[in-house]
Amino acid sequence: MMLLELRNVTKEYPLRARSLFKPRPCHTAVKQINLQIKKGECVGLVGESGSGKSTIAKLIMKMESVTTGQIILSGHPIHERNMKDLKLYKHIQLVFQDSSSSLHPKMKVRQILAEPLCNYFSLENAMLEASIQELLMLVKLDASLLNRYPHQLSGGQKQRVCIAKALAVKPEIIIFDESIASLDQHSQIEIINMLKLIKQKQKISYLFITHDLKSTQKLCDRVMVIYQGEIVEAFSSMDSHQFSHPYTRLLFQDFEAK
Ligand SMILES: Nc1ncnc2c1ncn2[C@@H]1O[C@H](COP(=O)(O)OP(=O)(O)OP(=O)(O)O)[C@@H](O)[C@H]1O
Repeated sequence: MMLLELRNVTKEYPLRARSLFKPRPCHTAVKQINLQIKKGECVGLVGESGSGKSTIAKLIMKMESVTTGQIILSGHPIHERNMKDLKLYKHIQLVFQDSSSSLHPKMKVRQILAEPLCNYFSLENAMLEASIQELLMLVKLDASLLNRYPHQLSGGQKQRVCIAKALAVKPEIIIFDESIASLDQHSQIEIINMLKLIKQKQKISYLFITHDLKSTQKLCDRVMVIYQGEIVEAFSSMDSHQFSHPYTRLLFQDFEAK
């Protein structure tokens, strides 16, 4: 059974009506999306700005409702009423690009990591501390940072805290929405290597959303290309001969030039 499956998912956003007497116009952000993720698999979703990548992340996290189609997690449609958000977030976590807005400015790193551990697992103090230490090790952060506030961390450190916070829940899938795009190239490579190790150790699945084909190369088992709201290509090796869509060829030219 697939871990996560999007079946013919379409999202239309209603636009402001121009006239009371005409039907309300819509903007189709994503159209007939089919996407599958297996346990332990990393799928890359690559596309330009406005192509619909974040909409897909929001639909999977139930931050938006689907217009048509279904999103199925381990056989259960997630947009049904009996799928509570807390239950969904136990299985799927989202790491955003903007780490500053995802970390509470008045909470120290220790509290930030303790919060999901306490919400999802009833841990005694010693176990809580051991779990925090384990998370720090996974994301390669020094324990001395536990007493710092987010504004006292670098961009890369903040992003590692966000990843640790997502891992704390022990989810089956993490969605990374342009999570490393704002970091310098060295930090990006470090985090990608780290994510690769975590994936091997924990058999976790990733949906790695990016506008940059290069960052998918090291991490992803499969890459899907989204263009103007539609998946136009899917491949598992960077063989330019197999690319059929002009946008993928353009992406690849850019990738080779770097
Ligand atoms: N709430 C909304 N109302 C109307 N249109 C929206 C809304 N959210 C997104 N859109 C539109 O849907 C399309 C897809 O947006 P989306 O944010 O998914 O793109 P993206 O690929 O993630 O872009 P970026 O890489 O710039 O974040 C865009 O044309 C956007 O303007």
